[in-house]
Parts: sequence; structure tokens; C-alpha cells
Amino acid sequence: MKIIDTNLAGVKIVEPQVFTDARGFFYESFNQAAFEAAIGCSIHFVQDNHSRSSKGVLRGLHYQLRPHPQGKLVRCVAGEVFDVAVDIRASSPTFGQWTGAMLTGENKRQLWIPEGYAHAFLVLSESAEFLYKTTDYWHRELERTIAWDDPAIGIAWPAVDGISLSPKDRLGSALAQAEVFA
Ligand SMILES: Cc1cn([C@H]2C[C@H](O)[C@@H](COP(=O)(O)OP(=O)(O)O[C@H]3O[C@@H](C)C(=O)[C@@H](O)[C@H]3O)O2)c(=O)[nH]c1=O
Repeated sequence: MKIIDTNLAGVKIVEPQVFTDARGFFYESFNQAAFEAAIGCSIHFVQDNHSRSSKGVLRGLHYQLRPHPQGKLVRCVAGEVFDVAVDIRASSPTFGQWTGAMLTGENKRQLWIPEGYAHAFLVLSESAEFLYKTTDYWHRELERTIAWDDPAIGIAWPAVDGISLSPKDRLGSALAQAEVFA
């Protein structure tokens, strides 16, 4: 497993070692000890999520407030997504900055997004299957959405014909109006 730093100190790309042979491939998609050693702290995941989306679907930018913030280890097992994390910790030197990674069924890369970041992804292939682990349970009342296209963040989304959003995500707040992490 290889860890690749991003421009946001807490956000890491995880690249598993993939073993390919005549039958196909094998890799450890999660190994608690190796993951904790790589990110330098202990982590306890409690929920696994799986979504499928069509091309042009953009989910996010989502986060959950305290007392139930979520760290997320995300990956795309089929298709291609552009995955984004935004630092929304008010006291952080990188507050409001974003990082993006291509996660695909082929490259098998994962993105580790700790608590204190908002998360979104855009589907670039005809469809994409997206899997992720979370460090806390879902709490609908604590969920928040920041606008995917807030110019104050300025995410350079790859071009796709027609972005499709949920009704909730169409109402995302500007970062300046959002409840963020102290
Ligand atoms: C997130 C979530 C949703 N749901 C339900 C609520 C709703 O009826 C349905 C779809 O929910 P949403 O529209 O919020 O799904 P979605 O837009 O895919 O939400 C996800 O987006 C990505 C970017 C994230 O980072 C995730 O944490 C999560 O917020 O699933 C759960 O039962 N458990 C959950 O953990």
C-alpha cells in the first residue's frame, strides 16, 4: 500500500498493491493495521456505504457536524469519478482550499478524508459504483451541504455535459454562510 500526500495535509491518496494473475486480480481493499500506520492515528469505521450514479451526477459537498463528524475512506470500484475534499476547519491554514483525485475502477485508488472536510464527487463514466467507509453513523439532522460550485472555493471540476444534482444539493450553502468546524 502506498500513501500519496495531497495539497491538504490530512487528505491522503491510498494506492493498494494489486496482484494480477491469469484469473484476474486480488488486493486488500482495507487493512486496519496498515491504514492506521499510514495515516498515523487509530481509526474505527462503523458504516460502509455503496452508491451507483450515472454520468454527470455530482453528489456533495457533504459533511456532518459535531458531535458526529465523519472521516471517510472512499473509492470507486467501477467507472470513473473525480473526487474532492474541501478543508472546512475555520482555524486551519488551508481553510476553504480543495483537493481532487481521479478514482477509478482501474486505478483502485482510495481517498482518505478526515473529519473537518466536506466531500463530493462527480461521475465521469457512463455510470460509477462508489464505496466508502465512515467513522461515525449517519445523522440526518447533522448533515450539511456546501454548494459544489461556490466560487469562493473554486473547484476545477472536469467538464461533463450536464451536471445532475439532488434537490438537497441544489440548495447547498456558500462556504461563507455554512456552519463549519471551529
Ligand atoms: C448518507 C446516507 C443516506 N441515507 C439515505 C438518505 C436518503 O434517503 C438516501 C440518499 O441520501 P443522499 O442523497 O444524502 O446520498 P448522497 O448524496 O450519496 O450522500 C453522500 O454523498 C457523499 C458525497 C458523501 O460524502 C456521503 O457522506 C453522503 O453524504 O439514502 C442513509 O440511509 N444513510 C446514509 O448514511
